[in-house]
This record gives sequence, C-alpha cells and structure tokens, in this order.
Amino acid sequence: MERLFITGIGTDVGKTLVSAILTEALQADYWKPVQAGLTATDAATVRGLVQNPVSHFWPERHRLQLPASPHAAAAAEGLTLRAADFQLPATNNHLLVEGAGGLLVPLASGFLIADLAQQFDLDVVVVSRNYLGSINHTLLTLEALQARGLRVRGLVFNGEPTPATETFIAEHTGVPLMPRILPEPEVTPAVISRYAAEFRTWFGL
Ligand SMILES: Nc1ncnc2c1ncn2[C@@H]1O[C@H](COP(=O)(O)OP(=O)(O)OP(=O)(O)O)[C@@H](O)[C@H]1O
Ligand SMILES: C[C@H](N)[C@H](N)CCCCCC(=O)O
Ligand SMILES: [Mg+2]
Repeated sequence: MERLFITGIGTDVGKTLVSAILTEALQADYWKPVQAGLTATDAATVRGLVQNPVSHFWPERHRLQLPASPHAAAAAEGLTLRAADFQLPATNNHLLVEGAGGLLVPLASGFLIADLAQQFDLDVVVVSRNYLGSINHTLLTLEALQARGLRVRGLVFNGEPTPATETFIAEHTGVPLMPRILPEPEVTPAVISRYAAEFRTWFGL
C-alpha cells in the first residue's frame, strides 16, 4: 500500500498537479490536512482532475481563509494549529497527503510541515519545478528530508526539461526519479490521465 506525503521545493511548484496524477495512477485517496486560501482549494482541484470512481477525498482538518503561510493564516483566525489536531484518515486504500508550500513551512511556532510527514510516518514525494535557483532549493529540501530521517519515494521534475539541472541533482543525491512533467498548455483530466499511465508503469502496475 502506498502512503505518500507530497511536498515540493516551494509553493506553486506543481504539488497539486502531481497529487492529481498520483491519485489517478493509484486510484488513491487524497487528503490536504491544511488548506490556506479557500477560493480554489487543492482538494477541489484534484477532485476535478481525477476520473476514477475509487478515490475518496477526505475533508481538510483546517480550512483557513488567508492564502498565506498556514501559521499566519491560522493566527489571523485566532487559531493555533497543533500536532494533536491531525490524524491520518482511516482508509485501507493508497493515500496521498499534500502539504502546504515547501517542507519547512510553519503550521505554528515549532511545528512545521516536515513534522506532519514524520508524525504520519509517510514516504515523501518531492516536486521540483524548474527555474533558476531550483537546484539549490531542491538540494536543500532533500538534505532537510535526510536530516529528519524521512524516506524519499521519488523526485518529480516539473516544467521545461533542463538536463544539466536534473542530471546534477540525480547524481548528487541518488534519489529515485519519477516520470517528469512537461509544461502543459492546459491542465485537464485527459492530461492527468496520460501522465497517470506513465506513473502506473513506474510503480510496476
Ligand atoms: N507542468 C505544468 N503545466 C502547466 N501548468 C502547471 C504545470 N505545473 C503546475 N502548473 C500550474 O501552476 C499552478 C501551481 O501549481 P500547483 O497548484 O500544483 O502548485 P502547488 O505546489 O500545489 O501549490 P500550493 O503550495 O499552493 O499547494 C497551477 O495553476 C497549476 O495548474
Ligand atoms: C497560500 C499558498 N498557496 C500555500 N498554500 C502556502 C504557502 C506558504 C509559503 C510560506 C513560505 O515558505 O514563506
Ligand atoms: Mg497545492
């Protein structure tokens, strides 16, 4: 059974896109524990992109109005998020848990996204979007995971292929590479389904 925590090298790097692909590939359940910003929630986005009838979408534990760092969005509502608030959904299906922003984004004082992945004892998928500076952000994320003893199930490169970047990161870290995502003119259920087939092959399904 795959139980995966989806993180990335920052915000807006494609975690939700990759979550939709993995949800479809594995017919997995999906859970976003903390949603900051409610105009278009990540769970609604994934639900709209996934076509299989098996996936279940678990409700967010905290839905915060402000599209900001969760610690600040919670404080704006007079809330303090705590580790004890969060329990992994009780499912027998594959499960994908999407973080908010990057690995060290704060949920509260002394409580980071990385702590959630550790608390749930999940393997981690890292999404790296290509931009100038992304090598450093990717290596920092992978070092922080290693320092916490978190296992990397795979790294996904998203965006314009950049062989010099991807080869360096792969050789320097030795992390397993999942299929890469190209810039898509539009993100549709058909696009998700096409990548899901590639990921199914990667998982040996
Ligand atoms: N390969 C791609 N092709 C086209 N659009 C993309 C691609 N990757 C990401 N996007 C778009 O970029 C935006 C940000 O991606 P996404 O929402 O997946 O980021 P995120 O890492 O989940 O952000 P957050 O930290 O808010 O959860 C979305 O509009 C998404 O559709
Ligand atoms: C609102 C946004 N889309 C994400 N959900 C939260 C991003 C928090 C980033 C905090 C930071 O690293 O400075
Ligand atoms: Mg997202």
